[in-house]
Amino acid sequence: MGYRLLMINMGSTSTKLGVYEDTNFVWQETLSHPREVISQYLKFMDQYDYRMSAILDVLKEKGEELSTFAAFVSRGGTVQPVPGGTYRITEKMLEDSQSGKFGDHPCNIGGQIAYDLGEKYGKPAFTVDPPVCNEMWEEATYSGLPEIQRIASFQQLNHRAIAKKYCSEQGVNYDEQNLIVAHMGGGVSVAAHCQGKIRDVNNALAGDGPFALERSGGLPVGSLINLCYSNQYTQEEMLRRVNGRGGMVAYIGLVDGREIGKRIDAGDKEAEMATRAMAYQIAKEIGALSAAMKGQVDGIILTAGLAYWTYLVDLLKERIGFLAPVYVYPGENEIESLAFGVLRVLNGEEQEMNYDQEAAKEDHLGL
Ligand SMILES: Nc1ncnc2c1ncn2[C@@H]1O[C@H](COP(=O)(O)OP(=O)(O)O)[C@@H](O)[C@H]1O
Ligand SMILES: CCCC(=O)OP(=O)(O)O
Repeated sequence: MGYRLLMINMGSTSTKLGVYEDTNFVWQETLSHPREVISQYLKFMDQYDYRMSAILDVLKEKGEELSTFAAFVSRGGTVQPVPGGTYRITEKMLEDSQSGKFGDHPCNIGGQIAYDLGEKYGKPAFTVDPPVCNEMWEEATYSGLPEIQRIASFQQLNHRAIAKKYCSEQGVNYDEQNLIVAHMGGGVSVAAHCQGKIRDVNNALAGDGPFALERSGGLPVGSLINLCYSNQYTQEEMLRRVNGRGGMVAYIGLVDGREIGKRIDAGDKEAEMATRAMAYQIAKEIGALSAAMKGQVDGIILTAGLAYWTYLVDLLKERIGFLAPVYVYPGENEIESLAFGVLRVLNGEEQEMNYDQEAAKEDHLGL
């Protein structure tokens, strides 16, 4: 028997689970978490017990015996900027991901769960292409204040997987292409992939870039500072407001693209205007990156859950179609990318990355 792997992919609105045996897909399941449940928790890590028991219930239903897994694999977490690759989850990695310095996201719960299951069953826990990468152009790391550095904290795993899938389908080499990839899920990130490196991207977790289903994106700074000091919100509540309770949900109380689409079809003008505004901001971000790339854009790729939504995709195409050909890759390839990344290491085809060493080289802890 080959390597049986359990993959855990925690998104802001869902937990996706998958099992592979070697490169063979066994099953995948998506648990959509009701907004009423998720919004009870102020801190993401407070969802640990809720998400763990949801995972254990599914595994029980599927008749999975946890001791049969060769490794537990999770997307995430929000660690120090390090090169891409397959990393063993270490205590240092968990500590950094839960420090909040590099972004806060439910995938940090996934890393902790994978690690805890690994400890319990005596198996390693891994992650692949963590969300924080260190390939930004130097100019792109400037924020405008020396004490604030821009970092790339985003859906790196799916960005790379979809960009490489596109390249393989087009018969071109990822390392020779200049692409703009817009990942549009619970959060939105728009990145410049230039010859195999991600050179600029909005921080999808920290009030940067376009607004998304449940994130505020970039805000007018003066007004934001005033709101922070208005005594309306605690620091924790403000952080959750920009990442978790901002964007579409703050405007119209909805985070499900399908539901928003139905409201628009039923004539809801507020839902329509908020969607048009989100599309406007995503298009503007794509335009900004095309200037950063000096107009040398081979293709624009729209991906993740919202790329299924033709209404949104059409709004985007109307504004960005003149820049470069637009390709739509709905959904994401994260479970498979996690499995294949770990298999390359277990089969000895690729060297396992050492997070503690890479993080020490980068040393972004002073951020
Ligand atoms: N056919 C569709 N039309 C509109 N929105 C969709 C469709 N399919 C999925 N979505 C939306 O995509 C979002 C989830 O995207 P996903 O990439 O899975 O995000 P996350 O990993 O952050 O949960 C949800 O809001 C969901 O409603
Ligand atoms: C840490 C991953 C970045 C992210 O925002 O992912 P989701 O959009 O899946 O929530």
